[in-house]
Amino acid sequence: MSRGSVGVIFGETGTLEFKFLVSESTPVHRGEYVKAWHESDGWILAQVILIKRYSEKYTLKEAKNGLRKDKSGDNIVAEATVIGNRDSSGLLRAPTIPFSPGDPIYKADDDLINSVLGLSGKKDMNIGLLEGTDIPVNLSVNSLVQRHCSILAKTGSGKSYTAGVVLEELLDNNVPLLIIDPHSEYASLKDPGSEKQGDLDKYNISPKGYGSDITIYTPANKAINPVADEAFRLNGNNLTVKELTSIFPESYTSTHVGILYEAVQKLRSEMDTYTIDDIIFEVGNDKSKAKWNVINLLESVRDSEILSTTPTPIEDLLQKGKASVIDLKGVSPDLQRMIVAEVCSSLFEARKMDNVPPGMLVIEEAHNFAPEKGFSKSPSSEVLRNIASEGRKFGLGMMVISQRPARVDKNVLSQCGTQIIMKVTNPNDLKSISKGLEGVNSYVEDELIRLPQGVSMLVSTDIEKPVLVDIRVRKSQHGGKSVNVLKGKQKKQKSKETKQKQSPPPKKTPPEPSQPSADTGSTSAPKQSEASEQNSEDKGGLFKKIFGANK
Ligand SMILES: Nc1ncnc2c1ncn2[C@@H]1O[C@H](COP(=O)(O)OP(=O)(O)OP(=O)(O)O)[C@@H](O)[C@H]1O
Repeated sequence: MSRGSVGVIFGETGTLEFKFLVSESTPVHRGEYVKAWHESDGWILAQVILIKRYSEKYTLKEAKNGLRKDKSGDNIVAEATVIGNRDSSGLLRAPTIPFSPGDPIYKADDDLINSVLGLSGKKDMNIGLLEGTDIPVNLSVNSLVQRHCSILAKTGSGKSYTAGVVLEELLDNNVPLLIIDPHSEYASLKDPGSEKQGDLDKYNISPKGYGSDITIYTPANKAINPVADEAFRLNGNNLTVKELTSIFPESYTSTHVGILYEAVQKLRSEMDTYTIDDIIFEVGNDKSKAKWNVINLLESVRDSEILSTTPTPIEDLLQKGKASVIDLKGVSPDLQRMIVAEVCSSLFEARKMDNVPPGMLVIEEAHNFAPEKGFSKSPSSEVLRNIASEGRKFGLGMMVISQRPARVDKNVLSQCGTQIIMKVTNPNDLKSISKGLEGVNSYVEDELIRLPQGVSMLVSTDIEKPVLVDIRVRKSQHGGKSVNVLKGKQKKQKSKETKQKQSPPPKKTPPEPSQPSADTGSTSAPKQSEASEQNSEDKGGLFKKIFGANK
């Protein structure tokens, strides 16, 4: 074998694939990039997609006779898929004449990988390193925002961690962000992260909190969501029947909708501006008994306080260099969908009128807000589909994040020019991902099942082929940490053991009514937040109906 080579091409070759015998002294790995000299096209980049090892001496007959003592002399054969090289005008080309058996194979150098795959260039955001190398993987902000982006993976594989990395890069590039956050995972962008120094050095970054650039809005209140900076309120004036019925869609029968429709029509003909109280009054004039159900539903909405005559201005939600997080913690699923539908419609209209700057809308748990037909319904489906298909023209990008790709509207997913995919094992999700992506073959599907935590597959219009990316660690704090289910138990067990060691066994007497609680050790009156939670509950359970049981 020639000096420095890792193998030699043999057997039948093509223009898009070849096999090579791997040199015993220099192992190559599955997924590794290699190069071959092509007689007419020069250096060509290829990737190892399969490696097999076999012995000519230790056959089935030998195996029947016992274990093998001498393990030398095995053949290691690799299969490589050809990626190509750049021609003089920078276009990617694959050879048109098959590779020559007998030619040597070398490990690919960083410059060749970089230029052929188009990874680093002068792009503005870095999301990590090409897996197994020190080559930075950079993306273009413009292309990511304009052509939308999806982050897909099974639960716990690192979706929100990776989304955080992308959001940090967008904030560093002053891109305005509006984040729909059903699980309170993004408030932590405010605080600097606590990753190990060695990991930070590896990616050449430092901890950073985005503090005052992040505003957390709650549609509930501070008692339910103490991390919130501001209340989020929708415009309560002149609501349509469609908007009203989208909050509890399952609870409205056609009779209810009829009653509501008549009331709203009457108000429209009489008043320029009407509120939910006017609608309740007008429904009250109806003669049928069914009106009481309608009134009950409308009162639930009114008492949730989500509607206001001084709603949150849409202009506040999308501002240069800032991120607004609508933290939906404690909000019932129906109301979440209604809020997302309203906010996204207003945002898209505001963007069309140039009332807000170009920016990015981030939708976590996208399968709930843009569901695929047949799985569920959401009043936000239509507007999200419109943003996916037309947002580019108006400078409104969308990032969709989901653990169930098969359940996300294909019309939305198929518009995403950048897809960051982590480990996926559900066969339906795998199928829907590979169906929707260009350049995805069985190698890619095999990889997706096996991806370790922290490694993503990046498929992007910016990059020639799907690549594996070792996603960089976070600059800011990650908010979606898994809960250690044994932690409390271990702590209690530990303190029990310490107590047992330190003090004599307690006498079995009933506790005094005023004893401090075991958890807080406090005898003081309930805190203000606890008091206001009690107030909320006093609202006859309606509050609970709107904001769910999560409070
Ligand atoms: N690139 C990474 N580097 C280091 N750690 C990571 C990386 N990606 C994920 N992790 C770790 O994996 C854990 C789970 O990640 P994350 O919370 O993002 O999962 P998820 O897919 O969003 O889960 P869920 O669907 O439950 O919200 C994180 O707590 C983090 O510690």
